[in-house]
Amino acid sequence: MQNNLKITFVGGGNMAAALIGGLADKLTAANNIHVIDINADALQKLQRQFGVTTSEQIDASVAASDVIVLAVKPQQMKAAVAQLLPYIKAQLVLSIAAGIRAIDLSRWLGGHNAIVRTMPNTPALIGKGVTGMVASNGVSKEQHAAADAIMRAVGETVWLDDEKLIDSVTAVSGSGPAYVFYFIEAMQQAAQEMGLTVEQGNTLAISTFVGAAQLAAQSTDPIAVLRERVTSKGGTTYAALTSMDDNRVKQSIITAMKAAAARGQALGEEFGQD
Ligand SMILES: NC(=O)C1=CN([C@@H]2O[C@H](COP(=O)(O)OP(=O)(O)OC[C@H]3O[C@@H](n4cnc5c(N)ncnc54)[C@H](OP(=O)(O)O)[C@@H]3O)[C@@H](O)[C@H]2O)C=CC1
Ligand SMILES: O=C(O)[C@@H]1CCC=N1
Repeated sequence: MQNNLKITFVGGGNMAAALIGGLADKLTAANNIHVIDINADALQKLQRQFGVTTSEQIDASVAASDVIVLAVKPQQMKAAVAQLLPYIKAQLVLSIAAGIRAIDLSRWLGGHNAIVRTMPNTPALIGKGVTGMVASNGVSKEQHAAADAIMRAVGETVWLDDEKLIDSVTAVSGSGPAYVFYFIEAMQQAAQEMGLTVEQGNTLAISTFVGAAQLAAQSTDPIAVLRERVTSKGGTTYAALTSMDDNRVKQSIITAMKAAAARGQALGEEFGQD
């Protein structure tokens, strides 16, 4: 275990659970992690699974934390943060919410500016996450290191200089696992339509993704070269990729990701207002 950081999570849903799984009794003792959530069932599950402490309401325990992780939905953020205000001192506030800007969090927190905005993703559940992060100017060197250690406990980190790029990160890697699952679902369906069993289709589709992703990660060649190596002239892959190009699949993916980034920005505008 690296240190005795005291971390309070506000919101104990899907993403918080993924992060706590990587932190509890690894980066810090499980009983240094406190989770506040309005949902008693969610709290009970986290308590049982990870040994963290919990409460249904924001209370003075927040004041004793080194780090407060904001892990509620963007539309729930303003109300959750308002309750924190009396307990804010010098803690690092680390937000994982899509869209909500540091300037709005700071305003709701009475001008507090030790804020790190992050965008993790659900492979954090198995320690394979990747998180884009950006620090506001009140974050100390120690807090910067603590934020990095927290997110590294569940995968890789990528630091940004410009907060605006967090919406791009959201579109690439935050939402990204859903695109991959969508593609796998399409491959599974096609496998069945072409006569394979559900089990055969699942194994073939998922193993292809895992293998291709690992090959891409380990290769020094550009991804386009890896693709070309699969694509024999006049062969089957060429037929598939030509069909994809004819149907503008690549352009559709790019358009979809730009829609995700635009939604991130819109969430900030919609739920960041006073
Ligand atoms: N899911 C993902 O893949 C990713 C999500 N994120 C971000 O993470 C954040 C959380 O997402 P996710 O975990 O999926 O959402 P969840 O809905 O699973 O978790 C949020 C939890 O917070 C609870 N809650 C609501 N209001 C309060 C409050 N005032 N005080 C304490 N708890 C409260 C909710 O209760 P109730 O359900 O009763 O409302 C819920 O249990 C979002 O801002 C999202 O943008 C970032 C990256 C990836
Ligand atoms: O869909 C969402 O809004 C959140 C943010 C990134 C992934 N899930």
